[in-house]
Amino acid sequence: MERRKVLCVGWEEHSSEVTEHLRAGGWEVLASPDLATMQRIQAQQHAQVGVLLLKNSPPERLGSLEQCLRLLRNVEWVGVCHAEALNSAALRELVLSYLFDYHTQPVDWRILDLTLGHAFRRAQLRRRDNEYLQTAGCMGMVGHSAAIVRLQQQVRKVAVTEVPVLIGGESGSGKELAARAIHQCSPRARGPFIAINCGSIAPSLIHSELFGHERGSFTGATAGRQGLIESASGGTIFLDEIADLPLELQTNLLRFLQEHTIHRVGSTRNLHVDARVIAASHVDLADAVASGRFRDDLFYRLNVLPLAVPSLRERKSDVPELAQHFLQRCMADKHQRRVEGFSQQAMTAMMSHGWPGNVRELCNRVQRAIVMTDQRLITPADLGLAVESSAIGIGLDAARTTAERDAIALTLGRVHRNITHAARELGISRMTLYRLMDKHGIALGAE
Ligand SMILES: Nc1ncnc2c1ncn2[C@@H]1O[C@H](COP(=O)(O)OP(=O)(O)OP(=O)(O)O)[C@@H](O)[C@H]1O
Repeated sequence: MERRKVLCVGWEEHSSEVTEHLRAGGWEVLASPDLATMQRIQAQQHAQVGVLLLKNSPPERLGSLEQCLRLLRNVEWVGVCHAEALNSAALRELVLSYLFDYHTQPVDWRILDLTLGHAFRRAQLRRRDNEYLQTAGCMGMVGHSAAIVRLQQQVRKVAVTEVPVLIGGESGSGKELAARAIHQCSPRARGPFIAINCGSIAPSLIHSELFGHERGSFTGATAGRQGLIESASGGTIFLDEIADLPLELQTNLLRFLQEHTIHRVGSTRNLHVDARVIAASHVDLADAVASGRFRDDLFYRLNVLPLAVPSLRERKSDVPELAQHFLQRCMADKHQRRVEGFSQQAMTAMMSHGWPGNVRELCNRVQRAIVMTDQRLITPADLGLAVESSAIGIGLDAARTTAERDAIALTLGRVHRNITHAARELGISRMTLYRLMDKHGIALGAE
């Protein structure tokens, strides 16, 4: 069984009382007189919960405490303070933003024990969630839908071969990510991965960009330069939007695929280059061949191993996991903790949205929501999505879940977040209420 560890911070004067009580309750107590020591201890000990003695301190001390709490995001904190300390708006803000719960002095040890038990379970749940998200992000490709699992399997299979891969899929669906995953899983993983968007380079430059040039080969070519294909030697070159490659360069690329040699612009010398080619297109290349915009022999050469990245519409079940993934990634980048998750309405809105911009659109909307929201749970409005006006069409299970979550959230709001009163109103035990709050991602502090 996992050892229950608790950090005790700021309790110098009452240290023996607290530590003895917690030890008697089976906790391994890690007492720390100051914030710096606390961080050092936590780096080695990984306590799940913490008991923090809060005082109405000057703003700079509260500032460093806040910084510390941001860094120790995986600890569930329970604060203890005198009731009058909560007259300070700054302290209230800190409690609401960073603590799992708080108690006023004198401490009722029985209630504190219960809260610490809940906080411990929540920390365990959070860690399981993190571990799940990490394994889910197999090769960086988050998702467990049948479509993405199939793609992950295909990626592993094609990675061990040397033949070209052609990746199809809508814009923003993850074609470049799939190409990177193939590279990372391949024996070339230690070599370079060079990505180039054929549609974004001026036609006059693309030849020398891809194949390089010799000194004096055109006006301004004052020195010889390696092209991108050459610089991918030992690794992989990813040619995105391959349909935009001009016809004459398609011929050069075909030669490279057949003979593994290139000519720099202004040179007739054959250069051997060992780079694997992965190409991608959001338009159907077979159509481009039919309309004469793409060489058929190059198409067949590239199309040996075709992979299709599914649109997000076709794998809606991945939306919650992807949204959570982007939320965690942004929160880690910004070292903040205020946003705890998505409201049920936000989840429902995301599940019914059509995602024309695919995963890129989802990522952008989550980033926007983190900036826009002033609540702990992101709402549909934060995401720029419409609220679902009714439960029609979402299925009975989802409707039940939504109703359960809304009832809990509304009741907690009505009784000013008092767990005992909320449980009584809802007709369930306090334990069941905590369990349901965990299930729905409702934090005690969230409005
Ligand atoms: N399964 C996934 N898991 C995590 N992130 C993803 C996933 N799929 C796509 N993304 C992210 O979505 C964004 C868009 O993905 P990517 O650039 O690979 O799409 P694309 O199909 O190559 O787009 P385009 O056709 O416009 O070049 C990137 O930030 C990528 O990391």
